[in-house]
Amino acid sequence: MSLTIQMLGTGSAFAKHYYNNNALLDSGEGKLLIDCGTTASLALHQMGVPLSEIDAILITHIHADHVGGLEEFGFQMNILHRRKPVLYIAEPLIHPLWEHTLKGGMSQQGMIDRLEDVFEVNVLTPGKSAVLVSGIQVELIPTQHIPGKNSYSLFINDRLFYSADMIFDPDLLHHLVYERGCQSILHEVQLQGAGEVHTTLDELLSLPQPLQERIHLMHYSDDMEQFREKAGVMSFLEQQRKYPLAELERAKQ
Ligand SMILES: Nc1ccn([C@@H]2O[C@@H]3COP(=O)(O)O[C@H]3[C@H]2O)c(=O)n1
Ligand SMILES: [Zn+2]
Ligand SMILES: [Zn+2]
Repeated sequence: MSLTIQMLGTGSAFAKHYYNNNALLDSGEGKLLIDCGTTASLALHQMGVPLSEIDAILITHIHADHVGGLEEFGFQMNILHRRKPVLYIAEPLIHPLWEHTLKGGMSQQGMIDRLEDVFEVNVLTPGKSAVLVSGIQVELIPTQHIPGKNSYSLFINDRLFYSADMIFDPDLLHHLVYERGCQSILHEVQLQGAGEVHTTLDELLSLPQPLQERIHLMHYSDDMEQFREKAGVMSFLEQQRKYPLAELERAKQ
């Protein structure tokens, strides 16, 4: 079975109409959750996917719309299912995730003192591809988001680029498509204003047409419908719709 991608949500951090921009990848042999924001468990519930069916979680960076649901996920799995969820994470994110995000809610004297006490932590090395669940191979690519904050975009199965929150990086997109065989790009977008920590629609519209044809937009604000025409050949991903990878790749033809 081929890979499918289903966004739990496609919203920006402040969106109310759309859930947090998190994704469920399903190879048919295993399920990988990309980011676990504040709205993740509600979205999964609506999608009919029990937390216990998820084989592993991968975190791109530390913002609530990407990690705010980890406390509930961790507690539910440890308390209700008696096992630690598998967590893939770049080493520089471990300390801030525990010390600055999860420790306040999850620590328990003598029982839970570290991230490893509630999650099965697997460290990923940027630039090195690894099979995270059967049929899903991921390479972390460091990309710029907030000064001083590590953030990692993803190159999946050597053909799909999944942007973390990131500022515009046209050279990376060009490199992935023309030198690494990238077929489709799921890219975050900021529809209005200056892209100080995100990539704007105007910036993506400055890319050559063959690159734009590969792009599917996500992480957008509630006024997305007003921008369909402006986005041209770039399409907006729909939250909770299941996309076979082949369908995302067909869009460019
Ligand atoms: N320097 C910053 C920091 C944060 N933000 C907003 O806060 C959100 C945090 O989650 P996000 O999805 O990265 O989007 C960020 C910006 O909307 C921002 O606009 N500028
Ligand atoms: Zn975000
Ligand atoms: Zn962010």
